[in-house]
Amino acid sequence: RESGLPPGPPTLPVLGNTHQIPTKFAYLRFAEWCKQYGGIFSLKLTSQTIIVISCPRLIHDFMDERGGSMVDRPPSRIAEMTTNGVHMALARSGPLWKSLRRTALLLLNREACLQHMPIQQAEATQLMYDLLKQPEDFVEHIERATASIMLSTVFGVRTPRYSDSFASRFSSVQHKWQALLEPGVHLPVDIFSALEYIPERWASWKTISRDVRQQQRKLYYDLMNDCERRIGENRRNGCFLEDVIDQQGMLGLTTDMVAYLGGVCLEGGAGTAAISLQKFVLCISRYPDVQARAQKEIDDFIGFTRLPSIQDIEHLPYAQAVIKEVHRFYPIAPLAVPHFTTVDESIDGYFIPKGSVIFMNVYAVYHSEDSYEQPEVFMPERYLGSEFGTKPGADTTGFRSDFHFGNGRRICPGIHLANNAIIMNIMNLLWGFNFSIADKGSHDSPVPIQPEDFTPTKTVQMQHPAS
Ligand code: HEM
Repeated sequence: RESGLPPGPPTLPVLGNTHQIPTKFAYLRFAEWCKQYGGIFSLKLTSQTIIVISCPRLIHDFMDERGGSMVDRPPSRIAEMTTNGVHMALARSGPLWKSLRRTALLLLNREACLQHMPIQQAEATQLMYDLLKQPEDFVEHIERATASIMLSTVFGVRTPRYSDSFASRFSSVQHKWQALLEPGVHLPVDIFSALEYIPERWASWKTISRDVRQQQRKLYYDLMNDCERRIGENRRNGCFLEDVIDQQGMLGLTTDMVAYLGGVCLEGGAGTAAISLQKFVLCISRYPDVQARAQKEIDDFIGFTRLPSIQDIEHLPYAQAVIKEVHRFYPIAPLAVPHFTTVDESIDGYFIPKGSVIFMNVYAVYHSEDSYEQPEVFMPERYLGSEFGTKPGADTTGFRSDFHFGNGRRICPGIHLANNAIIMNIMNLLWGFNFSIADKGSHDSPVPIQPEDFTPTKTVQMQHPAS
């Protein structure tokens, strides 16, 4: 490790810390190192410098305030080859990313997202119906609902059944795509560029990349062409891509960029919202007192004669606190998405060289004992007396309640759409169902929740109060 870098675990020659970084649940190891080395530490992956930050003050100073030098993504040869570099979430900074980002922000703002509420409401209602009919398949029902919300708001196509063509094609290619991007699974071509020249028979990532590329492009183009056809036939339904296509020339987007912008929104929104809802179910199944209190609040305010609507959430402080606590307890992207420095920087007396990969450890921020009372307990009440849920006297400099959406100029542009989907469905589920642990545990001795033990189909059952 070069002098001047933030501290970190001792390195080995050549390897650096490579051998110490687990390929699964790396955020847990990073959280341990954060306790040992502080809110900012460094790692070496051979010659690559990695900086991990889990102090909100430093996250704010470094990632939000110096947005320009922190806006890039690390180079990814695999992403480049698979998507032609037009995948907005993985794209390097530059004119192409700027055009995509401008478009996403323009068309996914708070007001624009409210226009999509009727479809969100319809999907949330179908989710309740599906759960009532087949509660044992709740994982799939939630995945269908969020995939359908994203497919209809982005491309204007509903998927009323899980096996529907677009939903199942998306699910199939998305699993392969995520596996392809998993760190440590394939040869580190971004660190040792010579590895790229290894013949395909010894480099399976090349075959998988070609396969994903072909399926992904076909899917996103089919969805875009479908939308264009509807526009041509005067059968608009107000989806996001119609607006993108209308403004394509003005926004300077190529056809590839339009198709992939839709696809990236689908990728960004479908899985993340589904996991949030599944984790909500897991949490309230294991904390029945929380469930009862949230249900009472909803019953008192909404009653039994109508369904919840998005506006109700303002009057439901405890439900709001439950949603914040689900994000805190189980952040979906515990290390967010890495950024990449474009110039030499310094912070808190440390030197951060140009070309460093920067991770924000959302998990460590949200589970810090310095900031939270009993961080390993699911306790929505913490948000009732404190904006960020932090304990009395905690230093809240730089704190936010939405670290799970990333930061700086790369912060998730789908925040409003995602929040609407999560709020709407959580209100409905609390209004309509009771959730409980199915196979083990009791109210007196709740099953301890580990971040890695999420096996919902086996542990949760649900029941409609009226049944
Ligand atoms: C609970 C739901 C969601 C979570 C937790 C989430 C989280 C994130 C995170 C952590 C990032 C990286 C931010 C950074 O680099 O600092 C991100 C980026 C992104 N998200 Fe989301 N997201 C969610 C839903 C959505 C939805 C609904 C959409 C689309 C409508 C979306 C579209 C995107 C896009 C396009 C990017 C790339 C932004 C860029 O690189 O400039 N996300 N999201």
